[in-house]
Amino acid sequence: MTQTDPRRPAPIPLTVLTGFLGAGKTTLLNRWLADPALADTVVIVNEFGEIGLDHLLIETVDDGMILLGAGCLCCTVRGDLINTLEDLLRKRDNGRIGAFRRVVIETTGLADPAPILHALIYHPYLSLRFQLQGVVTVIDAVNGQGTLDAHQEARRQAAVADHLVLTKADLPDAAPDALKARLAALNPGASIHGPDVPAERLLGGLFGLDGKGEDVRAWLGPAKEYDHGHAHDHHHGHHYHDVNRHDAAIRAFHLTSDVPVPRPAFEMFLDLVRSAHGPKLLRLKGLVALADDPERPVVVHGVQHVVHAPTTLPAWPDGDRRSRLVMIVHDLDPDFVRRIWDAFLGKPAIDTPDRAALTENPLAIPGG
Ligand SMILES: Nc1nc2c(ncn2[C@@H]2O[C@H](COP(=O)(O)OP(=O)(O)OP(=O)(O)O)[C@@H](O)[C@H]2O)c(=O)[nH]1
Repeated sequence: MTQTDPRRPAPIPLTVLTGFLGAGKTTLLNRWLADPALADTVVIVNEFGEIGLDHLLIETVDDGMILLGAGCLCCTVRGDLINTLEDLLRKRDNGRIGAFRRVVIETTGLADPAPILHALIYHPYLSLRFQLQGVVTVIDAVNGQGTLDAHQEARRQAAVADHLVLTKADLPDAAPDALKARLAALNPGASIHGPDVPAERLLGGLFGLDGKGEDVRAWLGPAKEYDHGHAHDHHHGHHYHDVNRHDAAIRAFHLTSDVPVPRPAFEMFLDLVRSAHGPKLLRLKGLVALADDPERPVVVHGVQHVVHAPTTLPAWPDGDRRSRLVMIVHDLDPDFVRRIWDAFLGKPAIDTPDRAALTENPLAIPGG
């Protein structure tokens, strides 16, 4: 791709970290950031949702981190991400930031990776300055099969990977063996690892199409032009529009509370949405003040029907002490979830069942 030219700086290694919502990308990234092999790395995190929480949950928040605004990578690749990468190079070249050695882009879980990879391969300037080393795709051994069935973005993320990292095999519902067989068929060229794989085994190399399926060649071939995130295939006049855009049924919203939340109410709320609406609850992330320990917020993660064991932070990460829950749902009305939240918090609203009615007969919940 790039000829060595003594007047031109060596290309900067870049890794794309992808994987469906909640698969474990940030967890892997946090582990990488503690590894000396990752020193001087700029991490670009793309969040989907009205308000982000990832920047509060990634441990090394400093100048090395750039957070794109809400909106997703595949839709903003011509805007945000390209600008961000160009801006990064400008700042580096004029010495406003240190000479970082590597860039890692964590895509949103909903991103089709093709547009960003396409830009990194074909953009006239970025392809000179960055060297796409590889795509690391994280797949969750509990939800992986269902997610591959239901979401084309997830299949594409797996198909373009150089490395597949299988997480959550430690959980009781995990089915890693069948998943591995499916992944090997979907992408015979990728190596499959566990979550504790050392960073240096995943980084390095050079992105290529060898061993990947024919459709990956078609997605990433040069005859595509991405315009506002939507690819148009000039050979066939076929518009990617529909497949490349997020399903309109996917919505992100947030719930907040200014007052600490009683622990039992919070637990019942989580249990109710999880058990009644699991597959529709693509992602839940929360930073919550519980009434019995409001100085130490809990971080809670939900991924479909799995609610992970919450962790307690020693203190609030910043001055904002509101409890915040970010949710990404599929085919579920945010107002319906908001009404349940309000009911559990004891905020009465017209036409809303009270908490007792909800918990005593959860099957009677309307809507959803
Ligand atoms: N038991 C278990 N939990 C895991 C593992 N990997 C990740 N998790 C948990 O899964 C939840 C989601 O992990 P994240 O790393 O935030 O997932 P993500 O892919 O960054 O999520 P999004 O950015 O929302 O798409 C967290 O509660 C993690 O602690 C694993 O290997 N085992």
